Amino acid sequence: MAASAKPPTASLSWTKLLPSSPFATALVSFPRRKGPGKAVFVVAVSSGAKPTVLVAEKLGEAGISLLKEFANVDCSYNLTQEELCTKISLCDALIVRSGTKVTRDVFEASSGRLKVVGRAGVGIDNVDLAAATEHGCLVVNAPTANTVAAAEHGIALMAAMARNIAQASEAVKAGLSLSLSLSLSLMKWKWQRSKYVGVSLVGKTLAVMGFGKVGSEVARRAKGLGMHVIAHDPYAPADRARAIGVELVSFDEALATADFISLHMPLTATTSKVLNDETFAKMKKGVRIINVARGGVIDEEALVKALDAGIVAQAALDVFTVEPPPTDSKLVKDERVTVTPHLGASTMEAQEGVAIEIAEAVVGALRGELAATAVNAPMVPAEVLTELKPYVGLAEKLGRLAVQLIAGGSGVKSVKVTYASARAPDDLDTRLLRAMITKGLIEPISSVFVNLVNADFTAKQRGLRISEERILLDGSPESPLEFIQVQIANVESKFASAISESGEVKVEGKVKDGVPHLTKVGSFEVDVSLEGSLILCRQVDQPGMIGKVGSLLGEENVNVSFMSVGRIAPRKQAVMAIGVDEPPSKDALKKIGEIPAIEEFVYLKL
Ligand SMILES: NC(=O)C1=CN([C@@H]2O[C@H](COP(=O)(O)OP(=O)(O)OC[C@H]3O[C@@H](n4cnc5c(N)ncnc54)[C@H](O)[C@@H]3O)[C@@H](O)[C@H]2O)C=CC1
Ligand SMILES: O=C(O)C(=O)COP(=O)(O)O
Repeated sequence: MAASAKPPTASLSWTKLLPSSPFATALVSFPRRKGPGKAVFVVAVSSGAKPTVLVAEKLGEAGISLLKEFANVDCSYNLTQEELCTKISLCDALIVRSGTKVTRDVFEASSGRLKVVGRAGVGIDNVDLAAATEHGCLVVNAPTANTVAAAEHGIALMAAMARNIAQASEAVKAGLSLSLSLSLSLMKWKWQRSKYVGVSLVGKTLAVMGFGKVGSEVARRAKGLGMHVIAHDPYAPADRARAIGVELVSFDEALATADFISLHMPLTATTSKVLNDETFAKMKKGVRIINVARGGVIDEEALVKALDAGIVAQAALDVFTVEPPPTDSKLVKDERVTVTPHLGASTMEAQEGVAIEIAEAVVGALRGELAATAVNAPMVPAEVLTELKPYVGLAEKLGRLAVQLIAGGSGVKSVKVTYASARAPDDLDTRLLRAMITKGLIEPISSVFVNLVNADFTAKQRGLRISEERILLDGSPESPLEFIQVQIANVESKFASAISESGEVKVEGKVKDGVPHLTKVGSFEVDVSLEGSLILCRQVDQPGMIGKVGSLLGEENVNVSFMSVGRIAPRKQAVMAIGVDEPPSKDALKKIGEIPAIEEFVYLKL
């Protein structure tokens, strides 16, 4: 974190992958900061202006301090939805726990400024991920720091429920206060030793539903208590379960055999109300339920019925469909139900860990790194990213060039990208390149910001089909790519020479000495570095053309950075590609067009 507050020693922009914001004036890339799992990305940061992070729920001090090194931190708790929507338009990042609903309205109200939502915990069911993705907003979570706390809470609830700890404690305390208020010793009425006889855990079967991080820690601890542990998780590898002596079973088998059922799956469309009238009916009579996952995985009305029917003997719940639950909640009132107010992650240690984990992820994202805990964007490891960096620039520029070559009204629908590489296909991650080509294709013709988070969504929304193809080259796979080709089918071009023999607008480029170059336009070979802007001219190949165009641009004070001519055959047609540092005036472009041998030309912004 040391360098975070200082203006970064940045190399100049090679791209931007997160949306711009009002404070963004320069684009910079940063060197890799941390070990595996952290990737160097790029984000817009101005020299001087600090981003603003809204912390909407209580976060550990260590996390706040980390955030303050890099950003202005606004800790505003208990905001109403309206207040959150009002504040968010002034914030670049938002940090929440489970108590804040980050709805579509929040993303809309941010008007594109919000770049990252940090969930200081695991469950992201309170964040509208689809809306975040559509708005190009990265969502990160802190998936590991509270695992043990949640598992310990699950075990604590199970033991407390089995031995009626909460109920007995409440009764003894009630006896005490009644005695005090009546000045009588009523303690013996509340010293109900026989009422609170519990059940033992040893030898009982515990079904862990959801054998992920928390579930497997619960299983490990339950085995230590002498329980027989089974688990149900359609996606968990059997060998991981076997390694801790847990048998993976079907959902129905878990229900039918368990004495205790502990829920540890995320709340999703498939897990919503997974315990319901029908599934309670399949359980062993007298089963005990523990829920430290999400309230929504249980149909709470069905649980009340199952308690009344004697199917469920007891339940211990940390989470509820609505939090806090309504005051008339039958479930909460039921003596057989032990409740805690969503305390699973609430240990000093876990909160400290979660706060640091999320602060690092949010700062990292704001600085341009993509955190390992990104929930709605592909994770590209740092090594891959470093290697792909020049190709990322090439990809975006080829997309920009291709779309600018299209004649107005053509409508881009189908784009084919070809990657030529000596690398085996599974050794070349093209998600980043595809996202950047999409960015290049869309940004010049719309007001939408495209980044790694929303590229695929934006393409789909615009009906843009991007297909990818690999050409496997012979030779040493030293560099990841030999060339990238972008072809747009079924369009007309404002520069006819950009149409290939097969009828598509085609541009091709490669990276030379770390710099992206355009190497082909239509069927013409060229070689021009993709910096500044570009003029493409088709002319009759004859002596003096380079000089004519060059001196014309010189007279207009336009600096030529690169020039290259590709021709079909001597004295036939040729395409001249001219890189220019400054945009030429309309007049200069008109004069180029008036040179008699020039048949067509186009000016393209990179
Ligand atoms: N009460 C609290 O304060 C806390 C609650 N949690 C909640 O605990 C849950 C689990 O967290 P982690 O273990 O960290 O997540 P995880 O992602 O490591 O594990 C979830 C597991 O559920 C499995 N799963 C998904 N669908 C399933 C289904 N239909 N049936 C059975 N298993 C299914 C997944 O394959 C995965 O193995 C989350 O909902 C999280 O929000 C986590 C921490 C604290
Ligand atoms: O991490 C989770 O999924 C939790 O449920 C913890 O929630 P909290 O951060 O304590 O509101």
